[in-house]
Amino acid sequence: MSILLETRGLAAGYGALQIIKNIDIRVEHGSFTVVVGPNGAGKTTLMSALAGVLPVAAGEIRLDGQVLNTLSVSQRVKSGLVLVPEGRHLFGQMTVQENLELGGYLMTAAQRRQTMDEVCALFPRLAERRDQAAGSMSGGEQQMVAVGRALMGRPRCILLDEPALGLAPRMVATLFRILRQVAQNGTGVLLVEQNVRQALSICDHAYILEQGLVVAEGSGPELLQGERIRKSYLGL
Ligand SMILES: Nc1ncnc2c1ncn2[C@@H]1O[C@H](COP(=O)(O)OP(=O)(O)OP(=O)(O)O)[C@@H](O)[C@H]1O
Repeated sequence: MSILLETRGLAAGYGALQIIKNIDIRVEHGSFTVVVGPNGAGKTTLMSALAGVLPVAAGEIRLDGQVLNTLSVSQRVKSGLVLVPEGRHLFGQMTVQENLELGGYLMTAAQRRQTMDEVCALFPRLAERRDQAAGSMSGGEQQMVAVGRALMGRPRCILLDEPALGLAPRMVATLFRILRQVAQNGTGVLLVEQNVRQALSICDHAYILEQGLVVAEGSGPELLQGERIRKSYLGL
């Protein structure tokens, strides 16, 4: 597989406070990659730097070889890198369909219809509830709208910041299965997550982030069997 998203020596933080340091991660084309780590490890900071919400203090971010460092959030979206931030940020009074359409506002009507059909095929529940106000959907369904809306822009790579927060385990499993399908369909997926067991069980590759540094990486099964994860994250 070839590299879709890559960071080299990435550092970022808030003013003089550097939170993530010297991060090297890669998301390959068609891969479902996960970053796990405890509260405060710097997961959201990493996602914010990748999406352009926070400036890069050092290092490089590349998407398909193109350096993104100086691009704004919207320029990165146009380049194909889109973030689903923590919290759902939906327009609650608008219908599911209207929320999804917002994600494809740059497309022609015909492209938007086709992409909507593809997104609805991934999320049958959204197809059934197209005309329902987004704010009246369950937490898990709203998260699916947020992911579906990001996919409406046909990104090359989708970044997700703890989308499973507050969802029941079955809903988390459904969401992760769909993300796996998204990756198989050709959109790179980078997920930051605290559901360590579930995330590592389904991903292709994972990184462990602690105190702003990548302290381990490997396939999901490798990390699940490793001492660090078993002791510190699974309590085994
Ligand atoms: N706007 C900010 N200004 C200053 N420090 C911040 C800011 N946002 C986050 N931090 C600090 O950066 C560190 C990493 O936070 P971050 O939100 O990236 O961690 P996280 O791994 O996403 O944690 P969680 O899993 O709890 O969401 C924390 O110590 C936090 O207090």
